[in-house]
Amino acid sequence: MSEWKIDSWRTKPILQQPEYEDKHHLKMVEDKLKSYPPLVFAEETRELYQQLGHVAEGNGFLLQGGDCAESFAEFNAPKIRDTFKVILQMAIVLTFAGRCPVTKVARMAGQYAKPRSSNLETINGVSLPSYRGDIINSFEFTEAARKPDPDRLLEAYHRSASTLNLLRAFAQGGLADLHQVNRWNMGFLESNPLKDRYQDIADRIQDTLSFMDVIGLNSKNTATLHETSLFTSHEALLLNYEQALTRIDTLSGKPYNCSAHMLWIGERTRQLDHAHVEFFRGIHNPIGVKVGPSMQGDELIRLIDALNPNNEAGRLTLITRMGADTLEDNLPRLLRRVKEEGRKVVWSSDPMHGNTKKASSGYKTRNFDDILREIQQFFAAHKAEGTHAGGIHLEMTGQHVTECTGGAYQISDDDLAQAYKTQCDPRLNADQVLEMAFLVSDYLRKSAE
Ligand SMILES: O=C[C@H](O)[C@H](O)COP(=O)(O)O
Ligand SMILES: C=C(OP(=O)(O)O)C(=O)O
Ligand SMILES: [Mn+2]
Repeated sequence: MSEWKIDSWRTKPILQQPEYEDKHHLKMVEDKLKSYPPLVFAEETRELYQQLGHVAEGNGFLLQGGDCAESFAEFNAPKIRDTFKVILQMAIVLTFAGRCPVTKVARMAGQYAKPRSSNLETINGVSLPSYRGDIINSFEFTEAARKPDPDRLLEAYHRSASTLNLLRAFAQGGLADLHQVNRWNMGFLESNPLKDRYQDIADRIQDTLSFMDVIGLNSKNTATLHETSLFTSHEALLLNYEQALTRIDTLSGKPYNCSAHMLWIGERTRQLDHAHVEFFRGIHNPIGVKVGPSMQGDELIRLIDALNPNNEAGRLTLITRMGADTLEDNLPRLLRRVKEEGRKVVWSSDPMHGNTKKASSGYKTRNFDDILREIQQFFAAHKAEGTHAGGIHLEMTGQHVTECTGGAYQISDDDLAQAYKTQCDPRLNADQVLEMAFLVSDYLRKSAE
């Protein structure tokens, strides 16, 4: 294999990239980004690496989630807080009811670039370049808005920095204190049919904390009760942005991508001889790769070996997105092969991207039951093959959106118009996430039996 350099990806074929008109402007932006401070530190990514290493060995569960595409328009504190809270709530349910340590990774603070199935979007006979995420162009359906603008790379950097700043404050400044578990009940929970079940867990945690307090273990002397670790992640689609934020860590002397703790390669850009695999093989963060139903066993082993040549647990998460109808035909054969070849990976389920449909009302949607069915089959396949169902990867939000159908409130195709806010894929709303958490915690507990 040829020598890796920070820009060796530029010699390879690359898909899903914007075509900027003004290359000189783009170069100036890249140079500016190179001079900016990193967003995360290498040491933090090593902590995540270690946690994922435990997950790969069967001891723990990865919860990864957030928007399909973060948006500049919806960039505000309540939105960040509510997504943070919903991730925390889900983690509490999984930890407590599933009896399993949970590693939390948000699709936040940088999830701005989108691969698309079509280069063009057509509305009422007018065709324009597709929206590719706020780091590239704007959602508005006009020719000017859809033009890729290099300055958006800088804008995305600054918004990622502010988001991360608030997430760090929430995680360490007391909002995540377990004693607050009752206060994480957001308004919407009042009418949620699962409120009592969540309340029961919250009460049992409070009881445990009171007991611990009596014996001298409290948030003043036990940091894990007061703070939490929340890591960030995004699809590293725009390699010029990712290159500019990749730095040599002074402790280890190795390159780390400091735009997020964990980065993943999407289903559309994971070709072995292409630019994304080339770039990823040289960075030392924990990384993920999406694995869809067309993946073949030999191809997967070659991909694993390119990305994790030393077979280190925690380095590589395979995020399977098979679709509930085809999972049974495709996942077991891959689990078997990877196990036979002794490769150490975290297996995580993305039950969203293989279950996207067009609703009768015209919206792009996903049904709660399909999502759940994929998760259920994911657990069943792992049980049958003797491998560890290591995580889930969800598109979700803390807001009251109506983007996915079904769930306890039985959102129908006709209800989607009420609050359909996503700029790309449909997300589970806060109620649907909580419901999902209880159902998944049952599978998790059973998978350990
Ligand atoms: O988030 C993933 C992809 O960007 C998204 O599913 C693509 O959607 P499209 O098929 O509407 O382009
Ligand atoms: C683009 C995404 O998924 P995939 O690459 O699996 O289609 C995504 O996670 O938003
Ligand atoms: Mn998506």
